[in-house]
Parts: sequence; structure tokens; C-alpha cells
Amino acid sequence: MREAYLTGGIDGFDATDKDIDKALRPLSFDDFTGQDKILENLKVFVAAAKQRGDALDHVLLHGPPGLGKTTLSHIIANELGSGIKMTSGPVLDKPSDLAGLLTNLEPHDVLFIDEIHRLNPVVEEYLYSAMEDYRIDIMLDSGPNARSVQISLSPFTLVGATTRSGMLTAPLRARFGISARLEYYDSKLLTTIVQRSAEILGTPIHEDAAFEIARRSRGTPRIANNLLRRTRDFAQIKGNGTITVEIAQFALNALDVDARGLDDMDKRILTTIIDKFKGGPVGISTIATACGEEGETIEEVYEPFLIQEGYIKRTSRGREATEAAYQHLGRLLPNHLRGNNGVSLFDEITS
Ligand SMILES: Nc1ncnc2c1ncn2[C@@H]1O[C@H](COP(=O)(O)OP(=O)(O)OP(=O)(O)O)[C@@H](O)[C@H]1O
Ligand SMILES: [Mg+2]
Repeated sequence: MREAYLTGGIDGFDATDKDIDKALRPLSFDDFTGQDKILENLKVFVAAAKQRGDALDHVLLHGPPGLGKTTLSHIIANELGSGIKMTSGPVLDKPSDLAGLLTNLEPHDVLFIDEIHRLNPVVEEYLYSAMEDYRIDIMLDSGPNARSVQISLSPFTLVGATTRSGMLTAPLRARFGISARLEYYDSKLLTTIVQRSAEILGTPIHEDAAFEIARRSRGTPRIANNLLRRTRDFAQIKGNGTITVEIAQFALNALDVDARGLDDMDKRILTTIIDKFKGGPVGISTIATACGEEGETIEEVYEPFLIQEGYIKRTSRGREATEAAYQHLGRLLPNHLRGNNGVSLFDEITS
């Protein structure tokens, strides 16, 4: 099962959590922390489009969940002074659904399509001419009466978001003039985000406590915000309302988030590779079955972080656990990972 605080899915969130989520969302470029290079570029493109009186070129935002794709799409619309209509790939299952949305856009509006890699191929075809020439050809009737009518659209900006840019078709990808890959945030940036969120929530937090939450948040603002909310609960019930580093550590341990930010599923993936498959290489679907999780979720949500932190290596034959993974879990290093002069855990124990 997906952890609610990882995916931010509706499941596991009550109404107040969703309200809080909204309150914590940055609304302007200046409010948004991190992803500096992307922000700098977007600011220029937005200003230039506004100056020319054009719609902003289409934008593709990709990267792991919870890094700010949806947030940025709202910010782009706000900064353009435009409206935004939101939908997602799997929801648009007929061309008429898309036509309905497109014909309702005001000039320079943003159409946000989440999970754009999951568009129905037929709908995707229609999107091509809409993106390129701001028009769509709709077929009316079928059989001998079939005829196509051309509908002109207001100039608009499509903002597409995806966690799996590799699954986008080449023609669709080519139609985005702007493409940005969001990266994991470092602990310093996340500390700033945690402090900002705590301030909005009216919760006093010590700087070392904000850092403790930040460095255990898998480089992800959504997780940082969720851990902050849960830590706030502990501070309220077990302390005096202020989040101190002791409260933060207590809460994070209670939530099974370890010192490096790995959660239960991360650890399950690593122990599976190490204990059941001798450190790999092992295929993702085999790992998924052994962990009781969907392969797609492992690939989208868990693996990118484990790779970025150097716990897993992707090879042509599958996934392999690295030395860092063995060390983090306190396992003996296998022979192939023991350097000639490096001291391994095994040496330490036997010498
Ligand atoms: N740079 C940031 N500064 C402050 N808060 C942020 C930032 N990026 C994201 N957040 C917070 O993290 C939460 C998750 O962000 P968002 O929903 O935009 O992620 P996403 O990339 O769209 O994720 P998904 O792929 O799951 O749809 C938001 O509620 C927002 O408050
Ligand atoms: Mg999103």
C-alpha cells in the first residue's frame, strides 16, 4: 500500500489535512523555495510572453512525486494572471472530453494535465493540433454522414506533469517548448520550507528541529510538510506545543522514519534485494512481488530516491544493492563489494 504521507493521495488524508495542504502551497514565484534554475527560466519566459501579449509556450514538468509540479503549474497561471483548468490523463478518455475543456478556455489560460503519460492515444492525437495551431478537428457522425469540423481555440498554455517522462511519446514531448525536471531538495532548502510551513500553521519550531525533519524527508517538500504536521501533533500532546529537536526525533522514530529518511517500504526494498536475492541484480517486478507493492509505485516513488542516495544501482540485469545499503542496514558486505584494501564490516568482526 502507498504510504499516505509519501504520495499525498486522498486516501489517509482527512478534510483538515487537505485544507492545511492548500494553505501551505506557495502561490507565487517568490514564495517557492528551491529549483532555482527552473524558476529563473520560468520567470523570463512568463515575463516575455506577457510583454508580447502571447500565450506562454507549453510547459512539461517532470520528476518524482511531491516536489512541486502541481504547485508550480498554479504559480505559472497566477504569474500570468490567467485562469487554470485542471484535469489528468486517465480522466480524459474521449476526444470530446478534451474538446469540451479546450473550447472553454479563455485566451492565455493554463490547461493543466496531470499524469500526462497516461493519456489515451486517441485523445493525445487531438492534443497535437490543439497545441500546435490552437485548433481541433472534430468528427461529427459516423459512416456515410461522417464529416469533420474545425474548431478554433483561444491561444492557451498546456502544462503537463508527469512522474514518468520516459513514458511520454516522442511527438507529444516534442510539442512542449519548455521542459523542466524537478530535483530532490537538499536539507537546507527543506529546512526553510519546514520553517515557512510551521509559521503558517502557527507552530513554534526550533531551527535544529526543523533541520531534523528536513533531513529525514527524502528530499521531498510534501513529506516534509506531512512529517511537520504529525510532529506538531506530538508536540501538542507530549510537549508544550513547541517543536523541539527531542520532540521531532521522538515523533519521527514513532513514524518509523529512520535517521537517513528511509521509511518502512524503502527498508523493505533494500532488505529484499540483500537478504532474498544476495544483493541482486534482481528485476523490479520480482522485488515488487516480494515486497507486496506495485512495480510502478516502486519505480516512481521509492527507487528514484534510493538511487539518488546511492543505496541502489540500476544495471542492465536489474537492481543491485550498494555498499551503502549494506552498511545502512548493518549487513555484512559480500565479497564482490569488499575492496582490496578497504576495511569491511566482516574484517572488523573477525580481526
Ligand atoms: N518549493 C516548494 N516550497 C514550498 N512548498 C512546496 C514546494 N514544493 C512543493 N511544496 C509543497 O509540497 C506539496 C506537494 O507539492 P505538489 O503537489 O506540487 O507536488 P507534485 O510534484 O505535483 O506531486 P505529484 O507528482 O504527487 O502530483 C504541496 O502541498 C506544497 O505545499
Ligand atoms: Mg501533482
